[in-house]
Amino acid sequence: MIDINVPQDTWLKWQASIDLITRISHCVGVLSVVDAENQLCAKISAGLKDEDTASYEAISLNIKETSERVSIALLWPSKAIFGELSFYLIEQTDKAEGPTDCLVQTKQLARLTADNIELQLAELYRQYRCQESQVRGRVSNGDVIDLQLFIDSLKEHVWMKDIEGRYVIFNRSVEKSWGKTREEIMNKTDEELFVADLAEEFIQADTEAINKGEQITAGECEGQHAEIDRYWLETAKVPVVTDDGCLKGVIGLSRNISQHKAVQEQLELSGRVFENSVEGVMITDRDGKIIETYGAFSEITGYSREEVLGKNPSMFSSGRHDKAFYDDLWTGLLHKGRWHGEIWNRRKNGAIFPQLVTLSSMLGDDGLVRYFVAVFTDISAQKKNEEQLAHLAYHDPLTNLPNRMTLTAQIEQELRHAQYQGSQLAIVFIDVDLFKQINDSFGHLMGDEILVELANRLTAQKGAEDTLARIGGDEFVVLFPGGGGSEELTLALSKLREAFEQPFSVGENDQVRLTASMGVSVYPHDGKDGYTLLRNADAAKHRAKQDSRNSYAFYTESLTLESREHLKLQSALHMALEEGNFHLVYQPKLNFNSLKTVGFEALLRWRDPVLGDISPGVFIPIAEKIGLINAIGSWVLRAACLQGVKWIEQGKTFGRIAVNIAGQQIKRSSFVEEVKQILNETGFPAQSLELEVTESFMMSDPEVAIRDLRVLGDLGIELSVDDFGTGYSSLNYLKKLPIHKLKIDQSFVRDIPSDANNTAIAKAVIALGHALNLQVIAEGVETEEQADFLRESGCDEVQGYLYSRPQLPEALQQFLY
Ligand SMILES: Nc1nc2c(ncn2[C@@H]2O[C@H](COP(=O)(O)O[C@H]3[C@@H](O)[C@H](n4cnc5c(=O)[nH]c(N)nc54)O[C@@H]3COP(=O)(O)O)[C@@H](O)[C@H]2O)c(=O)[nH]1
Repeated sequence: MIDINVPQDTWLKWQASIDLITRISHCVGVLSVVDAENQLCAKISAGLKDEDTASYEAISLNIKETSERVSIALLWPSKAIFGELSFYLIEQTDKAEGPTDCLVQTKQLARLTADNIELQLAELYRQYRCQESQVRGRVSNGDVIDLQLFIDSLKEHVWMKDIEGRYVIFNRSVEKSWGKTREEIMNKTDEELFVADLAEEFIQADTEAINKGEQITAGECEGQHAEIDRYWLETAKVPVVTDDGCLKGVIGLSRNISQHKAVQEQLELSGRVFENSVEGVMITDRDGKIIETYGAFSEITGYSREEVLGKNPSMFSSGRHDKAFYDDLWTGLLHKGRWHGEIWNRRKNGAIFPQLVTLSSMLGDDGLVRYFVAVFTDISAQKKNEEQLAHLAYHDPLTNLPNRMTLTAQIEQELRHAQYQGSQLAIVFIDVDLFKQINDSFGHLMGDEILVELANRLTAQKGAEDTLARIGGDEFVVLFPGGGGSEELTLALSKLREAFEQPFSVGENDQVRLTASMGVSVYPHDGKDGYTLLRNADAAKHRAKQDSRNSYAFYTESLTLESREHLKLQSALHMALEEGNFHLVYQPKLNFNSLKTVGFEALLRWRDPVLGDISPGVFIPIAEKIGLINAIGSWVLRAACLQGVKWIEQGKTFGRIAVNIAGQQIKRSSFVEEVKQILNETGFPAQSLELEVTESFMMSDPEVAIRDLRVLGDLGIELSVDDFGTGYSSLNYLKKLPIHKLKIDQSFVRDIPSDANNTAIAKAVIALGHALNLQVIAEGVETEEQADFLRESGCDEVQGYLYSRPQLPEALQQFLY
């Protein structure tokens, strides 16, 4: 496009001419010019009814469907296109001339106008060139350099064709490249020099440059050279126009772009390789902005190329890696130019997945980073396979339990812990009795099903910290970290044996009952390493099998006996409630000064028909462990209330009856309701009840204690802190607790007044209680000396053998009024 301004008055003149024609010929006239994008757009229009839409497209679209059209191209003198003059005939029914006459007339007028416009364009062009040469000046004759010499010095191909398309000027490079002599090229046209297709291509490009009136870049073409196989040329073509606007020909300048082309081809090749790659490829600029993606990028990430261009790769971050990980990555990338490793990233759908990534930095000629290239593969499937393989390596495929290898590693780890902690650890070897018969009778498939069911049952019976492994056909091992006490182990063993209580289904209709023999070894007594402990547990199991099946044995014989005693106790305790083997005794609590009865503590007694009397100090902790304490505690509370009601009915005054409440009981959310219910059912007044709650429970969860005890206190029940001084009380919580009494633990009373520590503690408890506005009672008082000291120290109440042992109600008449 020639960039010469058409003055306003010239436009007006043209407008007037076009207006005139539209009136004479009853047509619409449009003068369109070529804009910067080489598109025609309307500059002048006339004869339109509605001129609002004065764009070329709007006008021509509106009228060309129905109109005859006259169009003449308007050219600059150099033959570059200036625009187009068009007239669209409007049908006139009342006119004498037919449409053909009108068209002829319009054509003549249009031609005249177009010639006139082109004359003015030529003048404008001349003026422009004149001005331009004035401004730029010209090389003086004396400075003229031989043109041929000048162009021969260039490596590029330089040539000029005249207006007929003949080569009139060209340099040596052209001759060399075309493999022709000067004479062979001079004054020849493209048709004469090249094959038809190529010549046609060259001529078309010339025409384009002429029409545009400016330099164009003609398409690349493959050159020929005697010494070089193949090379690429890019030709710039520019029309040569004299000052008065006459076209003199076309100049061409071809440069070798083989190197550029090679790079481009390389890039295209890489692109195609990347594109078809099963790996994802992402290229960012040095600021981390994504500039290209290739290959399986979208398949892997779920994002399309367009969605990520311009974004930062942090958009894929899974949040699984910490700062140190990325620091390491960047250090590798910036210092070594490469980082290779696994990264967890996030897909578009939010799922995170592992990638194996190679990151490389690409440097520019200046040695600075220009791009970062990430080539990655999705290794989710590989990871899953690895995990499955690892799982298979460490687990029994049938039951999915840890296998021997995992068990051994686990034992070693727990042993280190036990050594460090100075704690015990137990291993229980379980062997299903007569399992071979199951396989022989029902087949191995059924045998497998039973083993899976057994594995599930054993898993349900073991603790969360314990490890259950299957180490052979019908052999299982349980590792109890921290376990080792015979009592604890007995409990654990009886839980494991519960797994065998229910029969196992065999097929749809049959059932079998299984038993197992178990052997126990305990660290450190029965072995210091995993191998020895396992071997000794196995040996113990063999002994259990020999004794009788469905039995267990400890590697250390005495532990077996001890454990069996525990087991007996546990079994008997289970029966005690049902068989009515519990009863309560009551120990009076007296006012220290007046020695009048202020209440009685209800204390549980268990008399087993076979085992005899068993102390609550022994069976209460077992009841807590085997979960019987709640049922027993409810029984005690109900029995004490019933006794109180009996005394009330007998008209006896007894103060309050105090009942011991175990931590586990009160921790249940239903405890408060249960107390209310028992009071309701028995008719025992809340004001006559006292609950003794241990200090350790109150401080284990003081918030809950405050909440629950407040409800009980509000009912009128008195609350005392039992065993005070044995735990760690927070004074902050103590003052918030709705308690009435502190009970000095008998361990502090025992050596009073000889033991300076105990006397100090007793005194401190009394002072603390009084400071908190609480009553203080001393228990376990056996001697006058103890009584005197405590009384003198200000203790409010007393309880102990000195006054009365815990006794049956009938024996307590002297303490009832
Ligand atoms: N949760 C429940 N715990 C209960 C219940 N009944 C008893 N217990 C707790 O069992 C522990 C042992 O109790 P026990 O053998 O009954 O001993 C109590 C008294 O007999 C004993 N005592 C009383 N006076 C003296 C004495 O002068 N000397 C002496 N050596 N012992 C004496 O002290 C025990 C009272 O304990 P305490 O509860 O701390 O007041 C014991 O911890 C009971 O709490 C029950 O029903 N539920």
